[in-house]
Amino acid sequence: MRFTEELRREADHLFEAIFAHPFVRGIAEGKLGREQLIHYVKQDYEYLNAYMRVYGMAISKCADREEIAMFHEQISFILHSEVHPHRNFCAVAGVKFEDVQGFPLAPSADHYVKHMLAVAHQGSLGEIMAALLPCPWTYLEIGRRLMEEVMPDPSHPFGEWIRFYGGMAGEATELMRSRVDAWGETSNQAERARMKEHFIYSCQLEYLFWDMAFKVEEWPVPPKAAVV
Ligand SMILES: Cc1ncc(C[n+]2csc(CCO)c2C)c(N)n1
Repeated sequence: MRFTEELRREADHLFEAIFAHPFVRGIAEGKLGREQLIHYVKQDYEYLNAYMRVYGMAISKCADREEIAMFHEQISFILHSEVHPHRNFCAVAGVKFEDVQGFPLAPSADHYVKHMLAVAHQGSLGEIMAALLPCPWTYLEIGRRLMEEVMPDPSHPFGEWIRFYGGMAGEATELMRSRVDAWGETSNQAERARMKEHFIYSCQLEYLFWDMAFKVEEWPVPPKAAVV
């Protein structure tokens, strides 16, 4: 069995919980509140900035140009393509994409970002890729499921979001999967155990990210006292 197949099986309950999450169901049913959509984009914009930084840290650990090229292409994908699903949410919410950028991270989004940065700082290239993999993989499976469930209704408000992740994220997932498989094959048991731990933790944080957006989660006490 492929190492990533083993990871996917171990995380199956987390994938299922994500598919059933009310925010994901809200995308399927075309029913999400304006505040929820705006909060998601605000948080995801900053999350993707951190994700690209982690790719940069991964590049510093690459052994050859082929590996560097993979991360370079992924950074380019985030910069130039992953703006489309964000623009879809903004259009439905009636806000400009430019107006939802530069906001501070909510607790759960910050937790996810700090997890990726900690693994990037301390871990091997294989550990970093294992921590990053749930991100394209969960979105790909969400997209594929929603393509089957609600497409091809051309009037669906989140059609662009669904088509984007149901199709485009496939390549990124397979590329990263094959790298994680190869790394797992040449690693010892302790390294594979660390990779599994990071993968599962990122799956838990993917769930938490949806939950943060659905609940419009904020810090219970803001960093600065309100001026009266
Ligand atoms: C919280 C969160 N998780 C996953 C994605 C999806 N995603 C992020 S980067 C990328 C491409 C990987 O190189 C994909 C598919 C997201 N937008 N936000």
